[in-house]
Amino acid sequence: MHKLVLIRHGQSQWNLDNRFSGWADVDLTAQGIAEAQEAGRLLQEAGYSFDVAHTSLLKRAVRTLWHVQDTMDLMWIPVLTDWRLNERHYGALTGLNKAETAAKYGDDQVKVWRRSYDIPPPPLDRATNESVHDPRYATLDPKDIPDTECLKDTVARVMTYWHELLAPAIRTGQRVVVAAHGNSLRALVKYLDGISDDDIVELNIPNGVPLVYEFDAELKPLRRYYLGDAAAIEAKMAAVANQGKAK
Ligand SMILES: O=C(O)[C@@H](CO)OP(=O)(O)O
Repeated sequence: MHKLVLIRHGQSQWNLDNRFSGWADVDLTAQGIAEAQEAGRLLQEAGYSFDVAHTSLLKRAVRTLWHVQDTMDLMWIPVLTDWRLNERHYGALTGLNKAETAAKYGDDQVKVWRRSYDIPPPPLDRATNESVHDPRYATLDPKDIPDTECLKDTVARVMTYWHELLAPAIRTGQRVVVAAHGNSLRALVKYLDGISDDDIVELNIPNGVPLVYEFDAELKPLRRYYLGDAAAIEAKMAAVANQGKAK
């Protein structure tokens, strides 16, 4: 049986400040580092090991992976970084406080921007989109650098990564770990589990908790489950859902 482990990064500074992050390159908090280390500890305790790791170009995911690798004594395995695993681009909402945005536009509108499948947040002006000049995206065709993204856009790019790199590696028996983001992982989970456009709205991924997939030989998911305390994980998922409410 094939397995895949997905981990959303630990708490970032803008998760703590309740700000939309998207492609902004914010770092982990002390709690985020502790969550990443705990994810590594849980994986090791459950007997996991990895042959290869994949992460985004954003330091909150990269650093989460580093702590997982360090805790598991796996600093030596190959790591691939790719923009296609980045967080969904939050457009003109990037940097805004989520509760303040909900107070201004309403909880329902913010939920549409955060969780709908095909409605993107308002776009950044191209002229103010710093990613266009960021050296980490220099190899991209400028038309592939988004000014905003809905989940559907994120699914499209994550799927190319799944088909080109993740699925072939898993099929050949490699043990793969992916450290990424709330919405790039929602995109992957939507695809793997065949979740409908309506139902994906209610899916929230907790920070720093290993999510294990078990697949058959055709990479059809047989089971998915989080490692760790079920009540604590439920509470974390509810906290993510509530970040977009005016309070
Ligand atoms: O701000 C973001 O980029 C994401 C993940 O932290 O937030 P949300 O859960 O609101 O989609």
